[in-house]
Amino acid sequence: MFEPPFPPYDPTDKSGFSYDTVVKRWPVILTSIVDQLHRENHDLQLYSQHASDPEQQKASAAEKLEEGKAIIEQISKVKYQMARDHVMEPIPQDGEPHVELYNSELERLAESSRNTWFTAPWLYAECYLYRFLRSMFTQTKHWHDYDPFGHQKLDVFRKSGNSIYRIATMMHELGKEKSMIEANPENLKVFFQEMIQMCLWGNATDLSLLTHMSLTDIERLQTVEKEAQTARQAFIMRDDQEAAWDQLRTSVDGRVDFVLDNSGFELFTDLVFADWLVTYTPYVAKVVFHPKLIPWFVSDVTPPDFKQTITSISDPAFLQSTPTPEQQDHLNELAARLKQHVESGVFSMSVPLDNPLGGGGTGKEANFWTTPVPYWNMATYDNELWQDLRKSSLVIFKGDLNYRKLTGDIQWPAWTPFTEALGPLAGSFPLLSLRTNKADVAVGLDKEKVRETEERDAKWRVNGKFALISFAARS
Ligand SMILES: O=P(O)(O)OC[C@H]1O[C@](O)(CO)[C@@H](O)[C@@H]1O
Repeated sequence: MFEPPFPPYDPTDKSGFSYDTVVKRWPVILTSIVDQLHRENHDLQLYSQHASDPEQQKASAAEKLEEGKAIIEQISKVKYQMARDHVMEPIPQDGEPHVELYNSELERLAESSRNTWFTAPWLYAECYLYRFLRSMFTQTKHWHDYDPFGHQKLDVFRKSGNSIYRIATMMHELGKEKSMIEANPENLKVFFQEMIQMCLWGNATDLSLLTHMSLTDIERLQTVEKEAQTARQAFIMRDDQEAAWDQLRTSVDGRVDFVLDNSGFELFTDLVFADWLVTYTPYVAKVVFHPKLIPWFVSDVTPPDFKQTITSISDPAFLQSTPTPEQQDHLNELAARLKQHVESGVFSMSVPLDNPLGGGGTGKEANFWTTPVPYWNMATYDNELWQDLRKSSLVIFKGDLNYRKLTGDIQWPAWTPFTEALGPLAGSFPLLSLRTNKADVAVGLDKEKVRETEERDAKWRVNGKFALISFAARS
């Protein structure tokens, strides 16, 4: 196992972002699940009392209601224990993966008295939290397939209409220039960089950070116009787009992998980028998307989300905005193309499209992503996945959590080379990480640039306004 030379971030440092998370953000996230469950329970209560419905269904609703109440109690207990820095309990044997892995790490942390909410490494504790939540649902009869963040994900996606229509129109306009774009690799490179920008800033719409967003907030974050993008260039701390492009150009009919992050708008931008890669470049013939099998960090893509995204954009009534007839045509055109890519297998997921939450005994290809394991140990923990990714022409890691796992969420000096922070994963496959900064860890930067940025905005590591585009080649 790789041992980094510095410790991981944890909330014992009260000035760090992880302390803030445990104190403020996790309680908000837990409360939002409880509120959602109360709403569901209210409906179940009404239903179970409705005289004209079949007795058997009413009994089932009453049973579900009781289970719902029990989950609320368990979540409230976690919230209570978290606030008081209690020991984190072992995850029960719930029949889903990684129980041993999480629990043995808890035991190891106990040896150094770091098995409480405020002392455990932040990366471990946060992964544990979502796995522990999953365990509460998976052990029930009626809530097994329930995603407690499902409503939130859909709601924010619905509000992303204006940006989605703009991107659809952009893709339509691009279609008119297809032969001109294809004629010159320099043109392709420019568009590759544009796509990266769109995909990068799509990562700003993250529900685990922005739990209560207005329509205006969402639209501001999702702006795709040239001007907004140019303004954001100044906030890119490291920019390896050229190197990624040079790498991609060495493949013919290759495969690109997206290790996905958030559902909704961000996933839409990933799909658009993937569509561009297979439609416009000779380098990519296939794209594989890697989802999570359980509800994860609020808004991460699960297989049901992936399916739902494709169907939602094909449904003119879904998005909360009023497009012009042309805009609707452009989106229909794009949605049909994405659907076609999925049907023909040009786009696929690493697990079957209708994989249920939790995997239902299948989907082992996605299991690794919901462990707390830093990616430098991928070859040891999931050799099959590692071998599979080695076949890829480019693996794109989306978002902040993937970046934290790539670098182990370690307190590296920010000028540590990216490849050094990747540990033994470096060189395994060509890897591009696109991340808007929402956690303290940052590497691969120039010392002077770090000093300047620190002066410009002391919160550059965590406020989501800055971004890192980092590339590591295959060795
Ligand atoms: O969706 P992303 O970009 O992976 O971000 C996940 C977020 O959750 C966190 O892990 C904190 O809860 C942050 O690192 C980040 O803000």
